[in-house]
Amino acid sequence: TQSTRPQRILGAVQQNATRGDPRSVVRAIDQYCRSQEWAMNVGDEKGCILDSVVSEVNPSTVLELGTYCGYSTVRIASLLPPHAKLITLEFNPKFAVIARQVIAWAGLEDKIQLVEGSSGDLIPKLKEQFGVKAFDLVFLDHWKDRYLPDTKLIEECGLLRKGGVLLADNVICPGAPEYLEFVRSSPRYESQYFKSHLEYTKVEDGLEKSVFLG
Ligand SMILES: O=C(CSCCNC(=O)c1cc(-c2ccc(F)cc2)cc(O)c1O)c1ccc(O)c(O)c1
Ligand SMILES: [Mg+2]
Repeated sequence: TQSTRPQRILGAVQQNATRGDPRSVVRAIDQYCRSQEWAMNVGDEKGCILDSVVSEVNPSTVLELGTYCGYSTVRIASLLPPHAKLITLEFNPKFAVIARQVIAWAGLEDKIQLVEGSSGDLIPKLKEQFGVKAFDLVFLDHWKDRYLPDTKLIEECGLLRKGGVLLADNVICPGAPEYLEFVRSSPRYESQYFKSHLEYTKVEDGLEKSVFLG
């Protein structure tokens, strides 16, 4: 029977990456998606910007919205200090089953908790269910029209610490105009745009980094 794109991405990881070596997992996915078929990973170009923000924040707790195949999940977790944790929320069970195997191949199961469900339902439960106090970094990479409502929800639930950072993918393509307008005009955020390109293409895209001022 016909395989799916996430299954083919997992195959590329299992064939080309070394078990327990997260960077080789990232490299294997990028090589596959650049040469065989495009997929909606943050990719290598925006991935370098992501790496620099993660390294600068040096977070103890990270929330990722939108796991897909786990590319950015693995990329972020590979840079975290020893006891740091990453919680990633994925709506689509078919993506989740692949991402769990990519995360396992990278050997990062201890750092990463993948939770299946919609971000709107799960965010209000993160404190009580997962003992989260507040996040140092939130990576937004799920439905683009959920960026703003979920940011407001994260604020309402007191899940973002003062000085915490929101990093949003795809603010140009596919775009998140209401979110951009909000974080750029709100006095409670200090925002900065990192111009880049849509993964594996020459189309403009970028990441928006917004520091929560409390
Ligand atoms: O993860 C999901 C499923 S939606 C995937 C989001 N990502 C995209 O749509 C996405 C799309 C494109 C892209 C596609 C076609 C183009 F022509 C150009 C660009 C690029 C990206 O980098 C992306 O991230 C989720 C949903 C609800 C939840 O509540 C939750 O927690 C998670
Ligand atoms: Mg994206």
